[in-house]
Amino acid sequence: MEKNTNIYPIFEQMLQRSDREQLLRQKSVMIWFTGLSGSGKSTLAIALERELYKRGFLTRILDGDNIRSGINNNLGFSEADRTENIRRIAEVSKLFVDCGIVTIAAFISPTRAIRQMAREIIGKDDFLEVYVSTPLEECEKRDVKGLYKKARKGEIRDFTGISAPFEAPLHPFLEIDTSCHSLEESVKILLEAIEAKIKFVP
Ligand SMILES: Nc1ncnc2c1ncn2[C@@H]1O[C@H](COP(=O)(O)OS(=O)(=O)O)[C@@H](OP(=O)(O)O)[C@H]1O
Ligand SMILES: Nc1ncnc2c1ncn2[C@@H]1O[C@H](COP(=O)(O)OP(=O)(O)O)[C@@H](O)[C@H]1O
Repeated sequence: MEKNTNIYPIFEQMLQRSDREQLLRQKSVMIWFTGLSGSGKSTLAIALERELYKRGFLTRILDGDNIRSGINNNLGFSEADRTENIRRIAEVSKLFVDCGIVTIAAFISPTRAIRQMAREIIGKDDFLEVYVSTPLEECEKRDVKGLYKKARKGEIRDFTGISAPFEAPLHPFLEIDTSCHSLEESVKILLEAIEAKIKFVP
């Protein structure tokens, strides 16, 4: 697609992220879960959001259900489509972070290049990569949606971990293996790790 060069954003008079953070009395950040299907990304995101809500934080989760059925409903699972999926998600997330909202994304985001793109769009200081490192064997045993079974039978192409790659992050902000930690433990680890990042300092 050709780039439109006749666009002149007006930023000077607009309220800043810091104004909105002050209003909300919180600091915004991007918590980016990555991991295999069934590793526990959505479960962790939901539990973390509930705990943050209890503590008075404004949050927003972006995950497959609200993105792949809406803004990205024209995308599949080829490498190019996954890249476009994550690019749009990162752009949308950036808007949420700029609103002062603690933003939580739960996507496989399978390659280092894809996550690097997201990091660059969102900004490296705001991007907290959480690797949900639950082993493939455990994810496959859980097979929450029956997709691994189908992928093994060859009924789903390009399935992450089976017939498409997953590259583990080299230096994640945090790594959680949900086959070793209960949900409660995992949320506690997450809360402790992000506490200082989201605390408003007047
Ligand atoms: N081929 C293939 N590979 C992987 N996953 C597949 C595939 N086809 C459908 N699904 C379902 O789509 C969910 C992953 O979507 P994502 O947007 O997170 O994927 S990606 O980041 O673009 O790689 C994933 O959901 P989660 O289980 O929540 O991860 C699957 O349920
Ligand atoms: N400690 C744990 N943390 C998170 N999920 C767990 C844990 N133990 C078991 N599970 C189960 O694993 C499954 C993870 O599924 P889901 O959160 O949808 O993963 P993903 O979003 O990565 O595909 C859920 O059925 C959840 O109940």
